[in-house]
Amino acid sequence: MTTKPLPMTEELHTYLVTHGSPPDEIAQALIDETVALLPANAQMQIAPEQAALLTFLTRLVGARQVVEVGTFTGMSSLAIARGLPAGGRLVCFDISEEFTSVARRYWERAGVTDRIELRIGPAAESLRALPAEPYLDLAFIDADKVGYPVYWDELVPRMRPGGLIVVDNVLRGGRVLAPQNEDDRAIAAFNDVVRTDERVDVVMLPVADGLTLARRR
Ligand SMILES: C[S@@+](CC[C@H](N)C(=O)[O-])C[C@H]1O[C@@H](n2cnc3c(N)ncnc32)[C@H](O)[C@@H]1O
Repeated sequence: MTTKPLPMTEELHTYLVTHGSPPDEIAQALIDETVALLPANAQMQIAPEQAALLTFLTRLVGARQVVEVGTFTGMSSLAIARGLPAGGRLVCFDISEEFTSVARRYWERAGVTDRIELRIGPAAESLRALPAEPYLDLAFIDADKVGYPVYWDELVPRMRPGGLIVVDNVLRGGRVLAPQNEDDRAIAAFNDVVRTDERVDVVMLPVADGLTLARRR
């Protein structure tokens, strides 16, 4: 039995991306433009295999109502929107007009603008303004790390039974074992809370910087 994930070399990463669903021309242009325009922040963008997984999960759960917390230049929202059926709706939350102006251009280019609504402002307030009933099929959390517990508390009651919350950066480059800063400590504490939350079934995957999948019971 293999008990450990393989060490991820650059070559093996390229292999797994190209043998999954690699970025198409539009997603690759978004990756390239993000690096060129925002070199200091480009590492915030989700990895290509995470984008493929988000499209896959969106289709798998038959998602029609989705929320994203943390949009940046639009890689994850593009992936989710592409998995939505006609009439599906993705509401995105971010605080940055600058970052999300890039996202808007790529949504337009991919023909998914009509499925997406972007709300600019602190996500905690925006989430509180959502309908209180359990109507969400999918949620993706990928914003400021200290905010994760609040986003979790606002989202879990709004997920329909069988709905899925996907959370990024839950391994913090391995530093959850020995937190070195406020964000590491926030995620380590958040992971402990999620693990004991009886409202969800949880699996943590070593994809990119770590992804938690939580299914509402
Ligand atoms: C890791 S990036 C998101 C990456 C994005 N999911 C992607 O695929 O490219 C985090 C984003 O969260 C946003 N953010 C930070 N604090 C926030 C807050 N309090 N409310 C909403 N968004 C916030 C940042 O502006 C940034 O765009």
